[in-house]
Amino acid sequence: MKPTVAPFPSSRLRRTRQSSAIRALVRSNSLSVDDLIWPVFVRDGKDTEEPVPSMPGVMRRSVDLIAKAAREAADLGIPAICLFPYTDTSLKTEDCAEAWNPDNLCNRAIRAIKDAAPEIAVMTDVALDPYNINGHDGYVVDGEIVNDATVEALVKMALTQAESGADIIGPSDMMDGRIGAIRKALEQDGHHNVMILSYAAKYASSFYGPFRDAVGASGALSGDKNTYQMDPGNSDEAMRLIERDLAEGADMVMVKPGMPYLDICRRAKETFGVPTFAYQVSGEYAMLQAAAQNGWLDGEKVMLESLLGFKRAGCDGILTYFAPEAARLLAA
Ligand SMILES: NCC(=O)CCC(=O)O
Repeated sequence: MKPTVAPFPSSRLRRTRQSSAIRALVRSNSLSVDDLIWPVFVRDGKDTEEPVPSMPGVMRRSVDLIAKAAREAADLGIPAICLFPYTDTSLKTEDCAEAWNPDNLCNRAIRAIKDAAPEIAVMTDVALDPYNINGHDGYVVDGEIVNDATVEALVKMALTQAESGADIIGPSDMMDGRIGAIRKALEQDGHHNVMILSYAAKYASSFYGPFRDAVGASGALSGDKNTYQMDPGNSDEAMRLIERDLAEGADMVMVKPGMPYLDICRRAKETFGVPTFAYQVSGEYAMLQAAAQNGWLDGEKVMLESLLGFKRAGCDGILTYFAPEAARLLAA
């Protein structure tokens, strides 16, 4: 619909910008705590937390402290928390068996959160990289990331997460056919209500660097992820991937990274009209924090403005390391 604009001075578009009250009244998009998913890093030990140097303000926490953090997040009204394990190098193998160990860090954290904060939704990550000696999201055979054998491993991983109590499974691996395989296995095992939030349009991005430090995958990774993650130049391909994942049984879809890919968020929402999320990834977080720490940007203001941008682009929610800080500011 094309808005009608009367000729000046009948029309003065500044009229609706004249006061805070009127601006609030006519604002089309807003950010609320309901829009936030908080990604957190889990490590071993007890009552232990350590900062991630390239992500100021972000911690790796032991399972007991993750449960405490989840309780605090729930009290702030944050609807979901997403777990990423920092796996000890001694547990990384070529067969990635730790990924489906019912007692691995992630599965223990799910159970601890469910005890401490049953009302918060727990989302998990499905990809082999935290457990893979090669640092890749899939099995590496003769230098190639093999698809179908990886999907079988991902299914085992997703099932142990669902059995541990995960509400939302987040396959981030970008293998072909994994959504259908995971959905079928979840149905067969009676996990009818477990949701899949597919990382459908995940780009091979250089904005993931600090995350790889946070989960201890930077040193392990040999080569790059360009044969499975998307080429940053592509947009139509993102629509094909989203359509394919929805057809295979995804309940919600994600675009990742966020800020450099807002065009994809908008296209995804307009094309499919399904719950659409963006991941404001570690590099986006790090650059805003670095500029704020240098006094070059107002940290709180750019954080809220960047998150509102996702809403304007059509997203229903955002995975962001800023979640608790944003929730506190929104409540103030
Ligand atoms: N599968 C999860 C990620 O790759 C996160 C990336 C980031 O925050 O940089």
